[in-house]
Amino acid sequence: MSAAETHAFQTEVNQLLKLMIHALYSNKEIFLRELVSNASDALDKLRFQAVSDDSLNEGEDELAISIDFDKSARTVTISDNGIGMTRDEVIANIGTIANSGTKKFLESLTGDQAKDSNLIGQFGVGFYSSFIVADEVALETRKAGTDAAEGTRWVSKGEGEYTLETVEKAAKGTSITLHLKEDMDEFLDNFRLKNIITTYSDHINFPIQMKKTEWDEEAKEEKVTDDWEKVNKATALWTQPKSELSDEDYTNFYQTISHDFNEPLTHIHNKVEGTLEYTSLLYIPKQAPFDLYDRERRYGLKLYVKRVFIMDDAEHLMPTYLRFVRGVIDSADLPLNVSREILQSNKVVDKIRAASVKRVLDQLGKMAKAEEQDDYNTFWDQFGQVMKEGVVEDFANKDKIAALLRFASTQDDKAEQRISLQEYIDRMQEGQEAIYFIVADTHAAAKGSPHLEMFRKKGIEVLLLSDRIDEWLVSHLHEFEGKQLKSITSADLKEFEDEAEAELSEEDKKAREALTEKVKKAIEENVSDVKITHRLTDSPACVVNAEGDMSAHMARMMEQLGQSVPKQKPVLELNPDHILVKKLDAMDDEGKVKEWSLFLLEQAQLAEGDQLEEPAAFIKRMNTLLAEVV
Ligand SMILES: Nc1ncnc2c1ncn2[C@@H]1O[C@H](COP(=O)(O)OP(=O)(O)OP(=O)(O)O)[C@@H](O)[C@H]1O
Repeated sequence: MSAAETHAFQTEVNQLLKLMIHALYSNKEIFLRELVSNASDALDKLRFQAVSDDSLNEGEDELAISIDFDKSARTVTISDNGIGMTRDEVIANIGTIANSGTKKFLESLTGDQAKDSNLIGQFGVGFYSSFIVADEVALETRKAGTDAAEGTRWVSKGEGEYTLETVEKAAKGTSITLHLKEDMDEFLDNFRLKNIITTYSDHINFPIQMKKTEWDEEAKEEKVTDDWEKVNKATALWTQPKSELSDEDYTNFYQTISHDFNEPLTHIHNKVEGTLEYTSLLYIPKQAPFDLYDRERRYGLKLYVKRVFIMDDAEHLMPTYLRFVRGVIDSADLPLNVSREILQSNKVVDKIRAASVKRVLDQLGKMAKAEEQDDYNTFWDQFGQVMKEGVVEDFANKDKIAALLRFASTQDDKAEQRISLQEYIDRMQEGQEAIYFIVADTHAAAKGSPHLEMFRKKGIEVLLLSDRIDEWLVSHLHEFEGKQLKSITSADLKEFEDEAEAELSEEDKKAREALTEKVKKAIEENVSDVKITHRLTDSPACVVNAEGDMSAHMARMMEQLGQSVPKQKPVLELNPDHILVKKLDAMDDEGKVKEWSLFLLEQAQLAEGDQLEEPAAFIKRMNTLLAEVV
């Protein structure tokens, strides 16, 4: 045994501990679920590694988790005979936050108790949850396959520091002793602890054992004996027939594997037999995790082979856009020593993956068609943006995913995305060939765009797109059910041009040509063309991107990402019926024509959400103009 060394916690750990103790107080029994889940992971790891190196078992056959308590010492102890940790691993895993996801989590905290409690619910709190109920925690561990003298003892009161010492530990694995806080006596009770286990950890794949109790006639109370008994079902939940599982069973299992406090939105449980043999239990969460957009996030599916845990986060089993799906896949066809490399190019894995994706999409399709839309709306609000990635990422399922998309639209002008492409098509006007949309930085900018004026007047519905990913989406989704998707800000809206043109006399056409020529000459340097518009009814002018140019919205996004975008000159479209344009038409003075034209161009750019190069010059022009009318 060596002298104890004192180490300081990372600042973030202190922060996390404080927050957790307050935020999770009302849910304090989850500490047991978290510690049992860690113990089960440690047993899984040992079983997996022992497949290729039997000596790691150290002669023990049964892998189990034990839970014990001592009323007089006021402690609860959770032990496992799993993989254990070396001293360095203890330092790396307990007391530091190595995981970048955790750091992001801490950064995303707002300081608002209510909001943060909600956030912490989506985040695996793991080992630190011990400090909700304990004012001192002692962890003893020894890595499987190492010498009995190489055990490590870690002790902390959860207040800034912990001590470490090398100890003798005969049994491999980890044992965690919680010294309960004053008001936590409820956990010094056999019945209470058993109850928590059956609630949260019944289907953990390993036996959880506790000491039997016996009625003591003399003392007139239950006495704890020295015999152990198994208190959980210890059957992998996914191997049970659906008919024997309740919604509660499914929910508890979900909470155990996902560390999510919420119920899942839905689950999909399938046993496949035939050329391939596997079981999949997939869950769609109700709430997006805080790190949904973090490329380094860890969660995903757990891969088992014949009930032996192989690996977490099996990203090969789900495409990136379905990264929010949680659950288990248990295959009978993969070798036990399967590695990530093998998974990458394995036919069995490819087939399981394709079938699992289909199941998730079909289930979403069912939810989307259900009479009650609440579940699908919840899903869409949480995961709609990542589903849009699927249109680009998963070519084989593009049409299926497109059918699941939901958009805001001029139908009701609301920001909620509730309109499907099919619904849009069903409502299309007679003779309407395309699905019209506009992309803008915000919903308000989309809804208020002058480009919508003509569409609103004609009663043609337009989809209002304002998610960051939308520009990318529509550059990959060109049609749905044979209908082209068309931006109303693109130069090419010939169908309306012809209609408007046909109504004009030759004289009118000539007069319009003269006007556009005049303006074009005046502001040649700023525009690529000037046209008479058929899009506007109330505004004097709008800008559209020249054919072949990227949209102004896309250009802005790329600039924000630090990419250099070649300067694009827009096409200026004028509304000849507007009073300001009429005035411009009547003007002869070249300097004045230039000022008015620039003014119209700049206000059209502002309406698009563009930044002006010279805002001060714009204000000056506007003031000159105002001075003329007052
Ligand atoms: N009983 C145990 N046996 C072996 N290692 C353990 C045990 N408990 C914890 N660990 C190690 O400590 C690490 C940190 O545990 P902690 O519970 O804080 O987070 P986690 O389990 O990784 O995350 P989460 O709980 O969110 O899944 C684990 O990843 C594991 O490596």
